Amino acid sequence: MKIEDLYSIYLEVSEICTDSRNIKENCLFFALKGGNFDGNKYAEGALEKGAKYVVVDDSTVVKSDKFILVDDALTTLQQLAAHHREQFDIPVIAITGSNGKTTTKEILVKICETTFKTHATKGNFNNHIGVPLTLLSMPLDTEVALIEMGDNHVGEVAELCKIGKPNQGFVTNIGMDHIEGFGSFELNVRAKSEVFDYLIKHDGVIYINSNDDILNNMSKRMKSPIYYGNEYDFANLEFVEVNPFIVYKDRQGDVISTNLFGAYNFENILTSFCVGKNLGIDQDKMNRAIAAYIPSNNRSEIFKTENNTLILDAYNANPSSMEVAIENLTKIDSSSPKGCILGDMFELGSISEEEHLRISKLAIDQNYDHCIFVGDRFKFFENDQAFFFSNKEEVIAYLSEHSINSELILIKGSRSMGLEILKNSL
Ligand SMILES: CC(=O)N[C@H]1[C@@H](OP(=O)(O)OP(=O)(O)OC[C@H]2O[C@@H](n3ccc(=O)[nH]c3=O)[C@H](O)[C@@H]2O)O[C@H](CO)[C@@H](O)[C@@H]1O[C@H](C)C(=O)N[C@@H](C)C(=O)N[C@H](CCC(=O)N[C@@H](CCC[C@@H](N)C(=O)O)C(=O)O)C(=O)O
Ligand SMILES: Nc1ncnc2c1ncn2[C@@H]1O[C@H](COP(=O)(O)OP(=O)(O)OP(=O)(O)O)[C@@H](O)[C@H]1O
Ligand SMILES: C[C@@H](N)C(=O)N[C@H](C)C(=O)O
Repeated sequence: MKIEDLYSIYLEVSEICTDSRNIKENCLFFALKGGNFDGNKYAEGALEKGAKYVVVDDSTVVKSDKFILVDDALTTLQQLAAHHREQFDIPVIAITGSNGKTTTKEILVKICETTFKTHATKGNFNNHIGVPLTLLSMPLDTEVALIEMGDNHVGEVAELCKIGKPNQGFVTNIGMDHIEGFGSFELNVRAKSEVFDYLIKHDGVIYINSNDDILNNMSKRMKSPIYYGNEYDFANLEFVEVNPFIVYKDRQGDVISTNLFGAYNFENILTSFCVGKNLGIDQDKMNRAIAAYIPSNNRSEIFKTENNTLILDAYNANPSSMEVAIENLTKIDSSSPKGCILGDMFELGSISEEEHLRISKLAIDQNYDHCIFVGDRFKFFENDQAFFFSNKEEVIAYLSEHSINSELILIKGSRSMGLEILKNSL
């Protein structure tokens, strides 16, 4: 079937579904293959549960004209998403980078919603499946689209750009994330620049954080990027303090207190403000939106328990985000003693050992009252200057016998470590 014909069907259905256990009446089901199951096996069940059509790539499951047989269901999902995207003549903003994509996107959603009908990536749906699903859930009356693009190997952002066809975009920063997949930091830099390659080729708008040397350097090959940060600051915001939440001042002299914890989040505010301003959004509306934004989902969250104040930053971790999180904890002017519980950082490949050693030394050097490491990667460098545990269960057992009280505690580790559970023991 031609994509144009499939698109006519798409316009008739309620939405796209990929899970037969969660079928919406009148939806279009795509049979995807995963690590455990082959979605083709569930296509018939999807129809029985109310799907209008099913897109499959296994001819043996086809039973009626409700089955649309294609060569590859995932590729078809991506092509359909690209076709839907082509129907819009609106700002479609690509958001990529090592750290802070989701946070910047969430702030930007709040800013854009003050003025435009805004559609954005839900949660972290930022990969070869998530980007198409994001696009295909974009209503036809959308005025601004914010599309998060994540990557862990070279070429991925280029592929996502082919699907999302952004006409604006930025890289939040480039750090030491996912080095296992990229191969090296330099290849991560190359991977992130793919969004710039796309935007340069298509005369798109590029936002550059001039505080970031790598991005600044990359911008030399761009015709007229919009700079923010130190130089030629289009955002024109002044950092006032972070204690523990960020306070900034705008060009009118208004001082804005936010709920954003961590100095690194000022970069995310700057980026969002710059984009919002270029979209023509009123400055006061942007300030109000930023002030009202409260981070959640284990990202820079402040969580008070009966006994302690937690900096719950347990969504993910890599050496770059660990470093700024530790730096931030140290800088906070707090009357309570401080502690940190740091979990293993995943997907670091050849730099894994040296970076776990470096981060462990960095944390120990801060002389916090408690320094606890979780996971075998950190435990490999065990010494008597801190506590080292193989897993979170061991930490929970330890905390049940040695309670920590009245401390300000940073909790951070990779997603698979699931360290947020420790909040129940603190
Ligand atoms: C294919 C799929 O949807 N997978 C989801 C599934 O995982 P699994 O591999 O186990 O699939 P299954 O084998 O279970 O099932 C295959 C399909 O069959 C369907 N099915 C199964 C049983 C049944 O009874 N009926 C059925 O219809 C089923 O629905 C499948 O369609 O389940 C997991 C748990 O819910 C999901 O996590 C998994 O989703 C995959 C991972 C996915 O890619 N989802 C996207 C929507 C997405 O964007 N997910 C993001 C994660 C993004 C991310 O990690 N980004 C990285 C950078 C990008 C790296 C990229 N190269 C990559 O590898 O992803 C980042 O650092 O930001 C999210 O969920 O947050
Ligand atoms: N500008 C930044 N610089 C460095 N680290 C940051 C920055 N912004 C956020 N972080 C760190 O990254 C963590 C994850 O934030 P966020 O989810 O916004 O990033 P992300 O790039 O979307 O990650 P993912 O793609 O894995 O979702 C935060 O909890 C914080 O520790
Ligand atoms: C969960 C995924 N988006 C991610 O950030 N992975 C890294 C490896 C992590 O969990 O730290």
